[in-house]
Amino acid sequence: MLLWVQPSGTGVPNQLEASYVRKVGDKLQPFVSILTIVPHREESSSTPSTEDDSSITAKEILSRAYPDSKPGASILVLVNPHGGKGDAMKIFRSEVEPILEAAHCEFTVMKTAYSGHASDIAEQMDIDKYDLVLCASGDGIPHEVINGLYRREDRAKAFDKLIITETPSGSGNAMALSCLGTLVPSTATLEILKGSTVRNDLMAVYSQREPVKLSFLSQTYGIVAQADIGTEWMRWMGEVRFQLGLITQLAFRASYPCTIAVKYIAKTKDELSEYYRHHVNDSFNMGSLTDEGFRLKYYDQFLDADDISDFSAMDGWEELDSDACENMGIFYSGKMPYVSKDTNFFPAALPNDGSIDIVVTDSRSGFFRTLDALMSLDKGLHVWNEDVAHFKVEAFRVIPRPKPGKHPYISVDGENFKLQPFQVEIMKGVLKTVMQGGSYTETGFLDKT
Ligand SMILES: Nc1ncnc2c1ncn2[C@@H]1O[C@H](COP(=O)(O)OP(=O)(O)OP(=O)(O)O)[C@@H](O)[C@H]1O
Repeated sequence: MLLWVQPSGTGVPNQLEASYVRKVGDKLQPFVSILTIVPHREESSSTPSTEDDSSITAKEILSRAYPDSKPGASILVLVNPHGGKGDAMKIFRSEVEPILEAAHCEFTVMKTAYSGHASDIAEQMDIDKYDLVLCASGDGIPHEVINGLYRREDRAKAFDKLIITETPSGSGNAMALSCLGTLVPSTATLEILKGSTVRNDLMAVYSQREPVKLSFLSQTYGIVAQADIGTEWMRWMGEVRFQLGLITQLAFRASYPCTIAVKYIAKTKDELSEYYRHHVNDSFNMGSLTDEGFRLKYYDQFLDADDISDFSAMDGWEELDSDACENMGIFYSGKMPYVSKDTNFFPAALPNDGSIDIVVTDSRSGFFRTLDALMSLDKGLHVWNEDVAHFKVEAFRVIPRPKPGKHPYISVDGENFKLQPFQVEIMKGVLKTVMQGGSYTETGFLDKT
């Protein structure tokens, strides 16, 4: 795949220097070749004969090599040196940087020095200088960048200008998996340079006590949050810690009582498949973002509510069954389909349809039935299991009612969120990112509908 082409600089008019990537093992590596353009007799008048003609030919080839993006993009690279196993910088230097160089991108590399640094950088960065922010990290750094941009006075301009992407180098790389379809950093880099720019919805998460936080991936309360954040101390185990945490929770029939109300977009599984079929090929108008794009519809109602459990004044909202909420096992809401490797948790997710997907399980279903549903997470078939509820909403509120002495976790994009009632609503098409083929990685949801 071609990355760059230019006159060879040898003074020979028909020579071009081309950089391209080729697969070596399971990674992509850049190479350089000198091409000589041999004129066809009938085309000889249009074949370059001077250095200037060669430049025009090179430009023409480049525009065809980048049909959906800008060649030689200007990039701010943020590397989290602590990401994953602590080798994010090594991965960047060996797999990502050589491709950016070969593609003649202009890039500045910054290492994050503390938790929250990427937010500070995004809040203060010169947005005119860059086309793209590349997070050489896990999902934590894009989460911070998005929240840093949101803190800016000129947030609409910043989100309108900058593309936010991830080359997978952390322990959770849902953005790369869902948007670029790969966990190989070099392949992700190529997709970032060549893929289509797509506007993705974000979610605004807030409580009565804390300011708005933006989330691009998920919010979870109950078994999944416990299995993720509650097992941080078992990090040495690697990925197994999450599975072990999940199985332990299921075996003990852990339940997380709460009250939940939602503003439905698709309530039943039939409605959801119909909705998906209808919207899967929708195109999104990439018109300029304005401050209106960040307006929150349900924020004031929540902030001003005397009784947050009273939904009667909330037009079109419905409370979920109170028995099911009393026995809730998993509450998981998300925007992107793949939350981790082989975990196609939200197979009906769409990038910019203005909906949040929700999956809920009931702890009364029993260990084997829930485990059976979770065994098919890789193919996204769990959502069809009769013990699993699956629906789409525009907004929702969760009021945790923890059992005495218990302090369960809430996780937002994989990060701990203080235990408290919270509300989430969609922010349509606010995040500019890159997707392979212009849409999320295939989930197979249509195969079943
Ligand atoms: N220099 C630093 N020291 C400590 N923490 C940092 C530093 N730089 C970034 N961080 C924090 O690390 C968090 C996780 O980053 P990232 O997603 O890149 O890695 P990860 O391995 O996928 O992480 P995790 O699984 O712990 O969420 C970020 O949310 C950020 O707050």
